[in-house]
Amino acid sequence: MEYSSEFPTTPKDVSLQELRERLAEFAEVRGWEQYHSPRNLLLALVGEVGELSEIFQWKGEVARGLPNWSSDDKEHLGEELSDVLLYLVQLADVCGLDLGQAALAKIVKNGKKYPVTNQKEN
Ligand SMILES: Nc1ccn([C@H]2C[C@H](O)[C@@H](COP(=O)(O)OP(=O)(O)OP(=O)(O)O)O2)c(=O)n1
Repeated sequence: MEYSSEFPTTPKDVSLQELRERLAEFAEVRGWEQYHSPRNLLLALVGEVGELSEIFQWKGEVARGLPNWSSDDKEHLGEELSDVLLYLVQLADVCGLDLGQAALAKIVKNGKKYPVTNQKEN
């Protein structure tokens, strides 16, 4: 499948499948598959979670929607969140797991574990 390397000009839904395919192609054309073992991808993922945490470090509590953040700070946050997501998608892929199906199944399981009680205490 051919992909444009350009950022899409109009917002669109992005599927985990599309990310998985683009990442697999990205690694393949660079000969990086040999490095993308489950353990290496997990370590890369944890490293990116650390970089994501640094953005919030020492800021104190942050309001939802990040109303006081600059556009540069928000762009940086988007990049670090993306790094985490992209390594997570690759990790699931090399483990042979369908991450979307697993996540949906986990949401169903969570719903059974934490039934709605009409009390907003959780
Ligand atoms: N072997 C690799 C190396 C990188 N990437 C991709 C996944 C991440 O989205 C991004 C990570 O790139 P960097 O390691 O350069 O990390 P940063 O983008 O966070 O740069 P820096 O650490 O300089 O802030 O590139 C990848 O898929 N496989």
